Amino acid sequence: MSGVTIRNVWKEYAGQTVLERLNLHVASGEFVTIVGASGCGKTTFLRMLLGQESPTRGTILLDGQPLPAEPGPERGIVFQRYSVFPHLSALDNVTLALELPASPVLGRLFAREKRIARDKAAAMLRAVGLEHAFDRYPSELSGGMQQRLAIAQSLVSAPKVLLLDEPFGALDPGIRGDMQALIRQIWQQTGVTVFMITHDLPEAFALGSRVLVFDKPRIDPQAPQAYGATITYDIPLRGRPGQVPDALVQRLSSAPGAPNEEAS
Ligand SMILES: Nc1ncnc2c1ncn2[C@@H]1O[C@H](COP(=O)(O)OP(=O)(O)OP(=O)(O)O)[C@@H](O)[C@H]1O
Repeated sequence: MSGVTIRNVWKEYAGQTVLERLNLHVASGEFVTIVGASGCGKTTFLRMLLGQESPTRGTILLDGQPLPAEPGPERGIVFQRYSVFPHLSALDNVTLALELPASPVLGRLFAREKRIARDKAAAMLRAVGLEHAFDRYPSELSGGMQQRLAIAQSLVSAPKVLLLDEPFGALDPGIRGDMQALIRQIWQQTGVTVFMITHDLPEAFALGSRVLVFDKPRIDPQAPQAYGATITYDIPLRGRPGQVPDALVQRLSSAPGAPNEEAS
């Protein structure tokens, strides 16, 4: 079955259940946004999809096959900050994303392959609007440009799955709007399956084709670490930007570390 399948996945760290009983199928090409209170395990979920963490129990399948245990070119990730290498130019950052999987030991390719990789990287930088910044270092780029670079780096290997951990959380509202438009355009053009964490509920409902809410259905005040979060709402939006349900705003704003309910 094409897409990502999650079967009875649990994640525990030394005495703490972070996630429990996750069951989900995400078809190839969906845009899943993920919201939930701070600390409820959203990043842990993404790290399991990336292969940086493995489930304590349960199975994750990609296109019907067990997910490779290590991160690989079929999955790209963008974090809120610091996804790119500060000592490399924009072009070298994106080229390296092609070189590493192709030559994991040397981390570099020989002349012809290198030229092809640089051409691909340049095309990717143009696609994200960084055609004038090939030779600039990340410290010479604005926050929005750095995130464009991180997106180019994560997409250049044409991943099946793009994982976004609050990629626009540190950006000003105007820039954030531009980046939302960019990611939507990339999703529509490439058909990549997207999982995106956001603390901004309107952003989740504007961008997602499906919104997942992570929450703890069980809480034991005597043993707060005993139970984990799970998917408590799974809301399909069928391509139409959705209104944020009032009940969801109320539920999440009463949880500690509640996501932002203001429009961005
Ligand atoms: N490597 C780890 N070892 C032990 N505990 C961890 C580890 N990684 C995460 N945790 C714990 O798992 C819980 C969930 O963390 P996670 O970062 O996934 O939450 P989150 O929902 O992404 O939070 P936020 O919205 O604030 O980014 C936290 O209590 C955290 O301390």
